[in-house]
Amino acid sequence: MLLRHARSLLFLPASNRRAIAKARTLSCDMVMLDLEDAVADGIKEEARANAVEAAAEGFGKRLCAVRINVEGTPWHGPEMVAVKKSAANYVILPKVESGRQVRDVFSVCQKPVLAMIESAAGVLAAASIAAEEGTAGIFMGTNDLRQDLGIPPSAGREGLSFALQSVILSARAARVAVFDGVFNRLDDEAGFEAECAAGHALGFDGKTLIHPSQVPVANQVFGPDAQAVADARRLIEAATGGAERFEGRMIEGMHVEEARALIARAEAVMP
Ligand SMILES: CC(C)(COP(=O)(O)OP(=O)(O)OC[C@H]1O[C@@H](n2cnc3c(N)ncnc32)[C@H](O)[C@@H]1OP(=O)(O)O)[C@@H](O)C(=O)NCCC(=O)NCCSC(=O)C[C@H](O)C(=O)O
Ligand SMILES: [Mg+2]
Repeated sequence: MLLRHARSLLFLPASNRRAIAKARTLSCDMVMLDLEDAVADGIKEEARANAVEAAAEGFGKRLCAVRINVEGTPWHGPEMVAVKKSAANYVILPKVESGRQVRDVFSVCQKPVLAMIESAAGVLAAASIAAEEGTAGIFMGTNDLRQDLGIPPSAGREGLSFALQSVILSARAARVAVFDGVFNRLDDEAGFEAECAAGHALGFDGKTLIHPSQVPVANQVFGPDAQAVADARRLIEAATGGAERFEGRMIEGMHVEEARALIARAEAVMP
């Protein structure tokens, strides 16, 4: 699967073997083995070994990524070496604030980097981070970003909207994939669905997740539904080139391109 087709990207602590086993039964598009904030300091080495073992065993057709700790921590160097040797498809670098950080990790890991933007400085540097040769995609780290911006935990996402849009703009200008942040309230299904829909409408390719129950909703919201695919097929069939009327609206060549991209996405995510 191409990265930009991924709808549901599930984080789990690499220290949690039950969650690793569970991920192999889920319809998520990417499994992300976390070595950073979800893993306590005392078990980082054990989690690293688990992540390497889990990546080697694989996750079927799901993509696999490992999130490492930031530079300046004792785990950063050994984790880069482990990820380089591992079967993971991507390395996730948290708290990125410069293109140089991506360059350093890419040169050691030799894996495409998914850069997390989690601070005001990261948002302001997003264009150069996204344009780095090693950057394959951008993730929003909305928990850390909210804290860095001084937005209270109880507030909605209004205060984040400029940052979200500006990071999407940076990612699109660099032609890399971009994914929305996690939703923490595990029992708020309606809130989660609304946040997925809002993220989709902003232009995110998919959503990062923290629990199995979030996977089907993300797949539904970010995956084209059967109606959209049928519309796209009819549009392609009807188009003859140039501006014309199609089912009461104007279409041109770009609408045909868009319809083809939607069908490609639908085919990529078909079970
Ligand atoms: C949030 C959790 C700690 C909740 O755990 P718990 O209440 O124990 O979950 P359940 O009992 O509901 O679990 C039911 C079964 O599902 C499995 N499970 C749970 N979570 C996952 C998962 N993420 N992936 C795969 N499987 C999962 C359990 O093992 C149970 O299975 P079984 O026993 O076989 O029935 C927990 O969900 C969790 O740890 N989530 C992930 C946390 C994480 O990875 N955090 C880091 C990423 S968040 C982030 O990046 C923030 C960002 O940096 C920012 O700044 O915004
Ligand atoms: Mg974070």
